[in-house]
Amino acid sequence: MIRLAGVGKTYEDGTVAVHELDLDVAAGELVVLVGPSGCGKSTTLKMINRLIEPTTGHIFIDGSDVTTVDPVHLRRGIGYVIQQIGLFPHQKILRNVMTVPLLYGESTATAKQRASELMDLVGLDPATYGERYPHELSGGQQQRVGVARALAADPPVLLMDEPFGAVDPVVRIRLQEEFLRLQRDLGKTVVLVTHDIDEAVKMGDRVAVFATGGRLAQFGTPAELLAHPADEFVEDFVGATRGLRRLTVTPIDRDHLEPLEGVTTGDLGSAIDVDATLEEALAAMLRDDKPVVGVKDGSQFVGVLTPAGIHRQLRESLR
Ligand SMILES: Nc1ncnc2c1ncn2[C@@H]1O[C@H](COP(=O)(O)OP(=O)(O)OP(=O)(O)O)[C@@H](O)[C@H]1O
Repeated sequence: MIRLAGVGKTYEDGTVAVHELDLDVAAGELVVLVGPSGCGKSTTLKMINRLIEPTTGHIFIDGSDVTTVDPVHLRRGIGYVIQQIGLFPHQKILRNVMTVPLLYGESTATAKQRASELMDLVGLDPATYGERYPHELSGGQQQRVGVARALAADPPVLLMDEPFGAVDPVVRIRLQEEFLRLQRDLGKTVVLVTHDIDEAVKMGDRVAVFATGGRLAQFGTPAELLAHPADEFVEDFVGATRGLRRLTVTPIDRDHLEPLEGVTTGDLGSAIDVDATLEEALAAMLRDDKPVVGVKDGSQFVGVLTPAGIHRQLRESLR
């Protein structure tokens, strides 16, 4: 869907922001670009919609080289969400979201209808919030409006630059979850920039870790990254707590569960689904204060997990 081939950007003052980058993003995939400040993430994102022109290489969307496409036409197929949202302060919220459909020549009635649907989609009741001005909304609500507006033209591609950066950690987690739910239905091809490795691991189907100087240090699934960091830089960046983070991305292995026989009812807490992660298994044990958690496939018990079993499965996932 999106392919970067040998893409580089050297600014006029000689700063190498991005160094010969090869990256591919499949249709419907959410790829996260993560790395320390100044490593070229935003530059990479802006090269995809040609807000910045690369100095080397080529970028293809659906097989066509973006440099051969009229930039205005190109950006119509690409939603863009930024941290500073960029809502028009003197326009009411509904009107802000209507801007895009109106721009594409929709009638006022159709644009209004579409904007209301989009507000509903991102969890804002248009009757309540549509007639407010941006400053009358919380940061998290404004960010949702930003997402609604980016989706207004129904673009197949969505670029998101620190989309949840400006809100407090609790709202941030809620927005991340809401967006993942939305993405499950919409299946957009998304490239998301963050400097937060937890956000990357949580959101990304695959994660590209950038190092200073615009070098791609590793590109893989969150589980691959956490289990097998490509080098010391990635290892440091994913951090000392990567064992804990791995719990969140490692699914239960049903072939390595322990049998239910011999477990006393008093030891057994609530059961979790076999599709859950090891983190959810551990969380259930802590919540119920029980040494064993039952694992179910539908209504059928398929085995149990103990802390030792979780440890074993985590080690197994490293192979
Ligand atoms: N217009 C410019 N002229 C010269 N250098 C620039 C320009 N824009 C960005 N840079 C430099 O290019 C490098 C990459 O910047 P970029 O904004 O892509 O990084 P980033 O990874 O998105 O950083 P952050 O997480 O801090 O936003 C930085 O060293 C930055 O100072």
